[in-house]
Amino acid sequence: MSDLWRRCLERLEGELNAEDLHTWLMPLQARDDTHGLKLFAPNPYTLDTVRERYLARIETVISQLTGHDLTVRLEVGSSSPRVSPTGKPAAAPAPAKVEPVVAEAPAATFSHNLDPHYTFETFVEGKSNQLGKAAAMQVAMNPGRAYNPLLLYGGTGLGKTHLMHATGNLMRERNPDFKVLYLRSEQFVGSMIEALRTKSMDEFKRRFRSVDALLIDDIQFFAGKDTTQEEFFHTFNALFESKQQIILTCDRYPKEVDKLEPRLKSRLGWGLSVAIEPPDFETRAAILLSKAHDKGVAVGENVAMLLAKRIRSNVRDLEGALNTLAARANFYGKPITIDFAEETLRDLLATHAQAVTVPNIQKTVADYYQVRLQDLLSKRRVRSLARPRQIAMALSKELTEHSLPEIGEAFGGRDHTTVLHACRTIKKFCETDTRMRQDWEQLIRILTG
Ligand SMILES: Nc1ncnc2c1ncn2[C@@H]1O[C@H](COP(=O)(O)OP(=O)(O)OP(=O)(O)O)[C@@H](O)[C@H]1O
Repeated sequence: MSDLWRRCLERLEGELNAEDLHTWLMPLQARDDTHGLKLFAPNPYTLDTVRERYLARIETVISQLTGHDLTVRLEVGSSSPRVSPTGKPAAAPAPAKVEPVVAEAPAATFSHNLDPHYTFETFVEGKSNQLGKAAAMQVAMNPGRAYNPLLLYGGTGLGKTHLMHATGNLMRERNPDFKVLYLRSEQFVGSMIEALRTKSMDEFKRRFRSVDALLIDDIQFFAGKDTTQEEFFHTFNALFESKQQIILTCDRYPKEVDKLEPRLKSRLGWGLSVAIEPPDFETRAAILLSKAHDKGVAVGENVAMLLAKRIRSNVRDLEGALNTLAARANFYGKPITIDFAEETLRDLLATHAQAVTVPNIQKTVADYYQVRLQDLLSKRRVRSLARPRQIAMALSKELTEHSLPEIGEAFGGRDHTTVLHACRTIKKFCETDTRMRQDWEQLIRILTG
């Protein structure tokens, strides 16, 4: 094995989880060359993933280990280093100048991969995620029996992964022998490709079917990957039939994911699918306060409310803002006051505010419903225009600081009572009509994402 690569792997072992290391880095073969290190990936998919996710880190580690800025090059293939003693390519087989590494993927070991910080205790409940949390707890109490599969779906950064880990953690807390396997779907795909390459599909199947609960995150990633879907379908059936729990997340309702096989979509509907919606203002503020408390950061309610009001996109962004504030406050030794927060996050808050102007809302809604902007702002009352217009008005009230008369003015000089009526109508609709609620949430995501 290239000594350099071995030392690099040893270093990365301490940073990456075992699953990632085994899936992406162990299958690489390495060869030192005159310019640095050459890594050979078994297939283009592994190559892309390594390049995207790990290359920068590998380069840093290699520079630290050697004290030079060495280039790390990636290629698909294997390191059969037919090099002559001069280092030039040789026509005939010759002794390798640098011994190649042939890192066969080791037999996969069982690893829970659960993040111990993601628990139900650290999950803040609100209207947007109440149902998801209740279902997840039910599943943790009665794995394989309450809802199988449990599918949590919704936009990015809304807590699906958190809930999934919380479920796994609670299962393990109630029964430490319970085998819970958590994987992102790319890891499932990567493991499968690796198993195909090393002709160890039996081991792959055994591994996934021997768990008590299989948790797979972001299954929209399976779209268009037919072999993966086929394999996942069989894994699903095997687990389902023997009442092993399956928990999945998806960034949208799976029926809406293109290029997902119909039979798989139908299986996903056998259990319970729950939407995780973007949290409302109060929940956002409560999440912030809870995160601040967990991190030991002193943040007052007024600051939490400022961030919750201005950052609506998702919880991850909210948490990112809190982390920035905490780091700056720590660096300058200052308390986190409203002024400090406004000043520190000026650019970030401006970015979030930028998208949300009334003209932007009008254009986004017109595009979404495929109506012309001038028709949306006109006096025409046909239903195909009236409803989108009301939504655009209600969104303007929800997402901007403008008053009702100002919004009325921006919609072709309408009275403020018309805007008020629109807000009430849309609110009522959202409570009773799933389609309308989905449109509403989707538009908020587009505008604030
Ligand atoms: N209700 C909540 N209470 C506490 N923390 C939350 C809540 N919702 C989200 N978070 C936090 O927000 C961050 C992002 O959540 P998570 O990774 O679970 O999102 P996700 O929905 O899985 O997104 P993606 O689809 O992009 O993977 C995490 O740190 C999580 O702890």
